[in-house]
Amino acid sequence: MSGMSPNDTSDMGLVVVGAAGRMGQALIRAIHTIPGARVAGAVERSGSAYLGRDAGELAGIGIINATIGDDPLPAFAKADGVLDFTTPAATVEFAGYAAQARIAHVIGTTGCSDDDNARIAAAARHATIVKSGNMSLGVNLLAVLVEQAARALDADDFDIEILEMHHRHKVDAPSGTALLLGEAAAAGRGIQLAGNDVRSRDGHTGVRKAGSIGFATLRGGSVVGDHSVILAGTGERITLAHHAEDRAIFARGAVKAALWARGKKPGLYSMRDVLGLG
Ligand SMILES: NC(=O)C1=CN([C@@H]2O[C@H](COP(=O)(O)OP(=O)(O)OC[C@H]3O[C@@H](n4cnc5c(N)ncnc54)[C@H](OP(=O)(O)O)[C@@H]3O)[C@@H](O)[C@H]2O)C=CC1
Ligand SMILES: O=C(O)C1=N[C@H](C(=O)O)C[C@H](O)C1
Repeated sequence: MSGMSPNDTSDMGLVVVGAAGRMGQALIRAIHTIPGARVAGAVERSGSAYLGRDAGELAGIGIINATIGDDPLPAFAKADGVLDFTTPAATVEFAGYAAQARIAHVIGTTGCSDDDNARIAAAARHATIVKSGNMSLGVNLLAVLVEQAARALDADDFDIEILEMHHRHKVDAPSGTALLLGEAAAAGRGIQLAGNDVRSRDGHTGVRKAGSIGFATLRGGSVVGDHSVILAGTGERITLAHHAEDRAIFARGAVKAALWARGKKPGLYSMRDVLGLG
């Protein structure tokens, strides 16, 4: 157990799971530069080619004496929180371990199924979990603006379409951010996203259903993350957009979320809670 308390003023010890990944390395760099946080462990999956490597050296900041291991349990037992940008299956497993260790769990992993999300919600009965499809300040502010715009513009007059582009390595679609923005648009319209979403179009689709929220996905190159929400009316179009240029924005947001979560009562929180965006 970490023995943390709301009054604990020592640096927060954070385990990075998936430490060799694109986000894992960005997280190691971010923790290194943010006061109040320290790397308490680095974990990769069994069989990873990175086991035994120093996580700081791999992330380009030199040796930090954090050897990448494949056993999360002893790492979690010595930590105050875990930063998790891995895969849905791994995240569900880590949620159980973090709940057992009673440490904060910051989840950036996208592509979780309804069943995965239910398991994560169950773990949040014992652990403080912050989960968001996008940890950046810019996207979470964009979500607030999208909700306002969707509320202000009538569904009979303005159609909402969400366009995203990511690098060629991304495995899930639509992106977690696109879905987060879709949820914001649906909230503004006073509807559920599920049942009103159109995830793809191909062939003879028929005319657009009024009030639906459409998604379009592009993949290619090294694009960190581009999202546009288009509100298309007759004779005019509003585009609200965010362009991520560096994964550091997500990593800084994740560390901020962990520091915020320290000492908070168990529950499932979002980045909007962390950022005070309502
Ligand atoms: N919410 C947000 O702000 C953001 C979310 N993301 C999301 O984060 C996730 C990761 O993205 P990215 O870093 O680009 O992906 P990567 O594939 O680069 O990194 C994921 C890492 O997790 C490792 N991993 C997989 N399974 C396990 C396991 N059981 N235990 C430990 N490590 C494991 C992978 O290892 P291996 O390759 O060997 O399988 C890999 O090193 C995605 O879901 C992405 O959408 C990304 C950016 C921002
Ligand atoms: O996989 C990525 O890279 C990203 N994933 C997140 C998403 O699915 O929205 C966040 C960001 O756009 C980068």
